[in-house]
Amino acid sequence: MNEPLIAPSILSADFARLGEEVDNVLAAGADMVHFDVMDNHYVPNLTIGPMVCEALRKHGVTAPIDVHLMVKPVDDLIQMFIDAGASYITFHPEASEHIDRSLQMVREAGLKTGLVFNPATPLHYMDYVMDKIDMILLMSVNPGFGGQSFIPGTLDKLREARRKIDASGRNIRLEVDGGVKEDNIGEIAAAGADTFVAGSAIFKKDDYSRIITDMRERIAEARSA
Ligand SMILES: O=C(CO)[C@@H](O)[C@H](O)COP(=O)(O)O
Ligand SMILES: [Fe+2]
Repeated sequence: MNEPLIAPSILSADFARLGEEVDNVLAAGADMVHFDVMDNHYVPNLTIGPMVCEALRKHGVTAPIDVHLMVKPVDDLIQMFIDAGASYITFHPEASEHIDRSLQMVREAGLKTGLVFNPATPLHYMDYVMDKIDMILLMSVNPGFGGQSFIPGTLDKLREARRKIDASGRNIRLEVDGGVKEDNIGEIAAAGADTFVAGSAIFKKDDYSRIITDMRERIAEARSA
């Protein structure tokens, strides 16, 4: 099993102080920055684009930036985020006309790839591209907004995705995104996730270090049970 990674979603950060917020959450022990890109077309919300990613790099952020594209189509923005300093680029397979080509664009630029599955999107989209995927991201809410409740059926889907990854024999991360809190992160880890996105659960707290440490302890307890 891969070491667990905690990826705070900056969607819930204070955008007026974004650089400082990212510095603080990384100093508090976060492993990478989850960067939600919404286009008001694929999802009913509008957020941030490649200029903000580039600005974070210029600000001095060296941690991995995990760009979650909730946009359609995807290829133009993939290229822009490659140029802007992203580390991971994940996209929703139904938003790409040519999934294999979109994955190759990311890989050929030396970045890590990922496919994102909405709660009702079947996992078979991954079947013929396992060799081109570094991460599978399961949405545990419908995409578009932070602060929603975790959809419990995601736990079974995580177990199914974990079986597929293990059966492939490849080192593919399994990330979960939406409604991840300190009181459910243990069962999410037990279901097979190794990469945990949390937005409101971290940024709505005053003490980022305490919540991240608490999450890590609960993941460790679930893994040793
Ligand atoms: O991609 C998304 C929402 O579409 C997420 O990354 C959210 O930003 C997670 O926020 P919380 O549910 O943890 O508050
Ligand atoms: Fe996200």
